[in-house]
Amino acid sequence: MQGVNVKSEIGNLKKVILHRPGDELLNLTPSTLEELLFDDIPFLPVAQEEHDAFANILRGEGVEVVYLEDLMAEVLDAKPELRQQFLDQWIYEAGIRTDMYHDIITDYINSNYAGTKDMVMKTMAGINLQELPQKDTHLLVDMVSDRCKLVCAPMPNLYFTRDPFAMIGNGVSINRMYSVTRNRETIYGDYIFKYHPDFAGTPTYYDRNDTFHIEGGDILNINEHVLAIGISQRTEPDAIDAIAHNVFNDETSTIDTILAFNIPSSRAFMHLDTVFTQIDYDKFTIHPGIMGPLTVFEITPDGKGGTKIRERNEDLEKVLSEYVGQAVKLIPCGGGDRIAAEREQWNDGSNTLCVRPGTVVVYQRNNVTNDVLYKQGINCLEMPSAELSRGRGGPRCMSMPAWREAL
Ligand SMILES: NC(=[NH2+])NCCC[C@H](N)C(=O)O
Repeated sequence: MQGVNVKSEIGNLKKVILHRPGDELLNLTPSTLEELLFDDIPFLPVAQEEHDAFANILRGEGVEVVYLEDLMAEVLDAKPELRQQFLDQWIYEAGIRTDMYHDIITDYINSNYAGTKDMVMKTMAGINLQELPQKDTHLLVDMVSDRCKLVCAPMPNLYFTRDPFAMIGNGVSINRMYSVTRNRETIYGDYIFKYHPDFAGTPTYYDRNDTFHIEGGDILNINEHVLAIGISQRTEPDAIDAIAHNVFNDETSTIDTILAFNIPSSRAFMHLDTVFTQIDYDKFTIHPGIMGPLTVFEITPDGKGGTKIRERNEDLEKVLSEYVGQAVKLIPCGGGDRIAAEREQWNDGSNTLCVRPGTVVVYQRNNVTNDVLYKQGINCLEMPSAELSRGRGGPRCMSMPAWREAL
């Protein structure tokens, strides 16, 4: 499979990119949780077991699972000249501006993490000041600084591979993230889409150096003609304008309509995929808080290289039915029970990963929502989720499909 092919949310899933959580989770501390976008500290060995169970469920369904860290290591193994360039960029983007620290960190990594994959994993995990050789520098900052501070911050959200880049049909958007903590995550995708033999040459619709924020959790492929993007806490309208322009002007793209859903800008609604996720030809799971009229902007090409925009104010059900091409059923998280809905929404009850129409991976802990899905005839593949859920993302957030078969 060369390149990417994702023209729906439900077509038979053939290939997916995951990241197995690693030592970056060990660098979460109570005082950094908020900044690192976690609500609690997962227990790493169990988080890894759960993640392996997720990968095995997908393999059992005939999906090829590839890991972000392996793709990145393959890039650097094939082109060793990129290793130092990557390290320099990573160190710079970690906020290191002095030559002295740049050199200390480079030496430390090169002598302790010579293997490419080890090095890649280390850049994800972060570096604590204590790990570095203690130099007698006579710099005041070294004498007074807190010995346990992180010199290079960890990237604990990397296991949410949905967000730093996102497939749009046969192309990709390399995103600029909303938060400081997530912005370095996109370096890996940038290298992979520039240099990995399986992905290089993929049309790119957004660049990590572009000005406005956009995250993959807001990008949903409805079908080969229609793309939905959330205007949210994480995604600015200007980024959607830019994507619309680039997608419409790419002759290889079949997308002729972009729907921008204006969703509340809050952490509970974080991304469009926390609000609704497609699970079958005619079924979506939804956040119960989104019922009622919603502002949706329909963006289409104006025929002169620009775009035209039509604003609509309608129920989600009506809008989705129209673009999906048949009556759709919205299944609220937690069924009708308010407390269950709130509890399970908190653990991403409506954030499922569709493997093929009507078959979805779900968190086992959302048993009320899962029962509702079973009653609707949906085949739920339940994965353990006690620890992974602490990062506030479900099976959709933890996966980036690279290939889906046509419906
Ligand atoms: N596509 C998603 N809903 N991703 C969830 C990401 C969760 C992550 N802790 C963040 O705040 O960024």
